[in-house]
Amino acid sequence: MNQDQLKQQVGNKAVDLIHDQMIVGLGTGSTVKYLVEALGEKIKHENLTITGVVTSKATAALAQKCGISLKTVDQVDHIDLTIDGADEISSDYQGIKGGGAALLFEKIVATNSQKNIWIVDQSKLVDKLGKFPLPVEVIPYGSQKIFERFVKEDYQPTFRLTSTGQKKKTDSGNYIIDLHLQQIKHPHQLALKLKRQVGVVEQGLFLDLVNMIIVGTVDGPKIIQAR
Ligand SMILES: O=C(CO)[C@H](O)[C@H](O)COP(=O)(O)O
Repeated sequence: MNQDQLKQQVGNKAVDLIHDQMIVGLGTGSTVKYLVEALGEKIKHENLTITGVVTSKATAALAQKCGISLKTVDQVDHIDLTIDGADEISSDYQGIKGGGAALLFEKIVATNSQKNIWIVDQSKLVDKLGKFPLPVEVIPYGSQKIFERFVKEDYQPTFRLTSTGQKKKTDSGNYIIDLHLQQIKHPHQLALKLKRQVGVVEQGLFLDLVNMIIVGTVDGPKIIQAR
């Protein structure tokens, strides 16, 4: 099975957790794409009433195409569960997200959810976080100053670029600085330190958040109860 098939496997599996009348947070990325497509089919075949709360313009466009009704996080009084992908998950179930530049809305939706489920192929499971570059979303004004501070801290920063070499803009019009840290020894301390910088909007450490992880493996989906 290739990586894409494993992503499809967990996307299809996660749909079983969604029932009639639920309000569901929908993450962003190539794994969530399979979930959204499968959810659209389920809604049609079972005639369900489901409300989606999306985390990016890309997921909004796909969900609408699949016939899923959408509301914003501010238009709902609760979110039953949010299903999202992840870039790295450590052995103590902390995560890095934001590879798709949607970390800000993903974190807003996740922290307003009663339950959080991550769907990943097995390549995302690691011992310690940090091989995957840690995304930090910053407002454009003063971003070069933040970048220079990150250089001094030896965080090995790079601005995320588009295919045409421009600084990538998030859905909120911000930039992403990726930190090439290799290993994050104290994620909670780092998260606080990054968040304290003026101009940093959000950072990609998703700590103490996930309740269940569905991992795609050659033997079928494996469920991990994280907390
Ligand atoms: O955090 C994310 C987007 O900001 C994604 O969930 C993460 O990058 C995983 O994506 P994929 O399912 O494509 O591997």
